[in-house]
Amino acid sequence: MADKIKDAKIIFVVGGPGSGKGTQCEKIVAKYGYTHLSSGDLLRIEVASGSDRGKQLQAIMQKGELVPLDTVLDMIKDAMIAKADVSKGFLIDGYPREVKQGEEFEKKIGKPCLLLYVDAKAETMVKRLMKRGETSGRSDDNEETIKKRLDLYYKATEPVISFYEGRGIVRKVDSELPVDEVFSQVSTAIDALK
Ligand SMILES: Nc1ncnc2c1ncn2[C@@H]1O[C@H](COP(=O)(O)OP(=O)(O)O)[C@@H](O)[C@H]1O
Ligand SMILES: Nc1ncnc2c1ncn2[C@H]1C[C@H](O)[C@@H](COP(=O)(O)OP(=O)(O)O)O1
Ligand SMILES: [Mg+2]
Repeated sequence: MADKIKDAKIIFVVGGPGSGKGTQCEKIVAKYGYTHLSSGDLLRIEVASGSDRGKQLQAIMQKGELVPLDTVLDMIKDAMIAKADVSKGFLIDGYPREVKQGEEFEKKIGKPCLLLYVDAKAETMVKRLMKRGETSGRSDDNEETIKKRLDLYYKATEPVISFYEGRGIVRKVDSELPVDEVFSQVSTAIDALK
């Protein structure tokens, strides 16, 4: 089963909370037809199911912490397998959030050909998340949790970017710009893939 996805095009989409990962992924789906898998969305589906596991996940996410690696990796892998026959490529949004997650992904699934680094200032991310929180219904879009998510991003996730820079696959886009201008930078990075 996993064989089928080994040769698939895999793009990691990494950036701070509220940087605009989901926004850009939607546009990539529309233009390139890739399959968008957001680890956060997969987790929120489990939470919404009301299962015991969902309740445990909800408690972790509400605190702005990372859920256990195996849980999120299994969810992504299952979702990839389900789409393996029809997918032109996978956008893995919100994963890896720490270097270990990247290493485990490569062991169990495959190697990314590109890491899209969606970059915005902390101040911008906070402002966007507070605004998103007015309508998102997300229990982690509040001031206290946002601060924890940002701290964790700088501590655990930024090292992921340096790790893949060493491999030469990081393309940074300036997400301070308007959505369409960010997307034009995103398109340049994707068009450069073979
Ligand atoms: N380039 C941008 N300029 C202005 N607002 C943006 C931009 N990108 C995203 N946003 C807004 O910021 C918020 C967070 O974006 P989202 O894509 O959900 O980020 P993430 O998935 O990285 O948390 C959303 O409300 C979105 O509409
Ligand atoms: N790869 C991952 N590993 C561990 N926890 C994760 C995870 N992806 C998401 N989560 C959990 C912790 C995050 O604070 C929460 C929301 O994630 P998200 O939807 O990707 O947020 P955002 O798009 O605002 O950056 O879900
Ligand atoms: Mg998102």
